[in-house]
Amino acid sequence: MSNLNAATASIPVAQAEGPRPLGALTRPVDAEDRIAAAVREILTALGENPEREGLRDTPDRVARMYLEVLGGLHQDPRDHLKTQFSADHHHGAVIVKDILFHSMCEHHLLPVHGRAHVAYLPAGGRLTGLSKIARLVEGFARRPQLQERLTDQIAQGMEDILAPEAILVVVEGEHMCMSMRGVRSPGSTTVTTVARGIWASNSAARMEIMALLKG
Ligand SMILES: Nc1nc2c(ncn2[C@@H]2O[C@H](COP(=O)(O)OP(=O)(O)OP(=O)(O)O)[C@@H](O)[C@H]2O)c(=O)[nH]1
Ligand SMILES: [Zn+2]
Repeated sequence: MSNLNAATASIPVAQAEGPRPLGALTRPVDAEDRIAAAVREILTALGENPEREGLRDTPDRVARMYLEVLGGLHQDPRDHLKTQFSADHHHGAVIVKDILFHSMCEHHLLPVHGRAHVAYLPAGGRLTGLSKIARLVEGFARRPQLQERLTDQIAQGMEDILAPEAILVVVEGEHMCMSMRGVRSPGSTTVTTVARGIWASNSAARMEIMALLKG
């Protein structure tokens, strides 16, 4: 992953278009069977024989794989932030850096992987568990995603449940749809940022937090 030098140029990020559900979708009871049937059809359309030994279990395996890597669809990741503590003595920022994530590009259903960095300024000493922020990132990543929407949903989730005074989210992602197909540009990294609260309006304060993220 590259450093964050590109991040400061893109604040604030444009809102991604389209519906942006934050909560859980209902998973159909026959989801696994339906995905497996669709995978069998893809193999057949490619001219493969889905009954040959090496492919016989592939549709079921792929179905389980999709339900795992897209499992964030069926949870509300904000629930993790409901584990809260108060710390009246802490008036500074909390920064969780280098949260590794795996996501799926919604245009090609190919992996996106990278790191998220989340900073917030607690309001009234209201904190959440550090691991809960990583779980929030994971829950929103494991969906068919746009990187811009992922960045925005992480910030919105923090705002909805913790209502901090400020939030800064930086996401660095490498998109397999740019590496292994299409433009074939391996190693390029996309950086997206969202700033909320006083870190959106006060650029000096934002730069201070951004410097800590880079450090
Ligand atoms: N903004 C944004 N674009 C993305 C993301 N993931 C994939 N894309 C882009 O979505 C675009 C889809 O473009 P299309 O022209 O519809 O699809 P395509 O013919 O497969 O495009 P190429 O990738 O250029 O071959 C591509 O430019 C992708 O790089 C993302 O998270 N955010
Ligand atoms: Zn893609």
